[in-house]
Amino acid sequence: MKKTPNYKNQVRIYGAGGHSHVIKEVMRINGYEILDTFDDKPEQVHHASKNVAIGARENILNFPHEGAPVIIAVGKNSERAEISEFLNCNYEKAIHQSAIISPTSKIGEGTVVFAGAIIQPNTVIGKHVIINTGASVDHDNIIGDFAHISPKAALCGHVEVGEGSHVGVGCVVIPKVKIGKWCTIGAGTIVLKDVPDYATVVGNPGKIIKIKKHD
Ligand SMILES: CC(=O)SCCNC(=O)CCNC(=O)[C@H](O)C(C)(C)COP(=O)(O)OP(=O)(O)OC[C@H]1O[C@@H](n2cnc3c(N)ncnc32)[C@H](O)[C@@H]1OP(=O)(O)O
Repeated sequence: MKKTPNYKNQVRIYGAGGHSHVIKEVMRINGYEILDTFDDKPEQVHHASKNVAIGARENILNFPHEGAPVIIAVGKNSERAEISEFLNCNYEKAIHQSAIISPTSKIGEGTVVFAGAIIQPNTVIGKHVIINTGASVDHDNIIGDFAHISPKAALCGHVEVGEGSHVGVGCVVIPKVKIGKWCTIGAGTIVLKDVPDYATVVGNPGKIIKIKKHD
């Protein structure tokens, strides 16, 4: 679907939890008007969210797929992936003005990069990824779609993170390590070796505690 020029600097936010408030703040700083906020799960809506409309999950035919671009503002990686399957919208990115992003890096549609994050040269970041507050993603990284690099995580050069994987707050990943898809790397983990798909790794040095497909 082609983006129409009518929606310049306008965005819609899909998700009304705490994560969506961070995204909205980035977009407002960047001069965007938030036209609508949607959520499928009223019980999870943040107390500060106002005027939240019902999402597309139970309302697929009536949902306004066409219109201003959308950011899927849901923290759970598997839910962002699922929502992107049933939405037929254009997507916007949210890049905080304090993020330092190499001009030779690439960032996919729907991805958000929060305050103080750093993305170094020749790194490729997929679609609907979260590069959270103060995360450091160094040169020649490949970050898969729907991944989440949490606050203050540090990925060295030539690191790969597979689709849907979550690298927890404050993790360290040494150079050339490959983390598979839909992995969970616990808070503060030091990753010294490659991680297979669907693994949960915790500790220093990081050890696998389970291998399980996400729900
Ligand atoms: C802005 C934001 O908020 S962004 C959000 C970022 N969020 C995060 O970084 C959270 C990351 N989550 C974690 O670290 C969690 O502890 C998880 C996901 C690893 C827990 O995974 P689970 O499979 O549920 O593990 P569970 O809680 O059952 O713990 C299993 C064992 O691992 C240990 N463990 C769990 N997490 C960690 C960790 N981060 N480091 C070391 N050990 C850990 C537990 O103590 C437990 O040990 P035991 O068997 O000796 O008692």
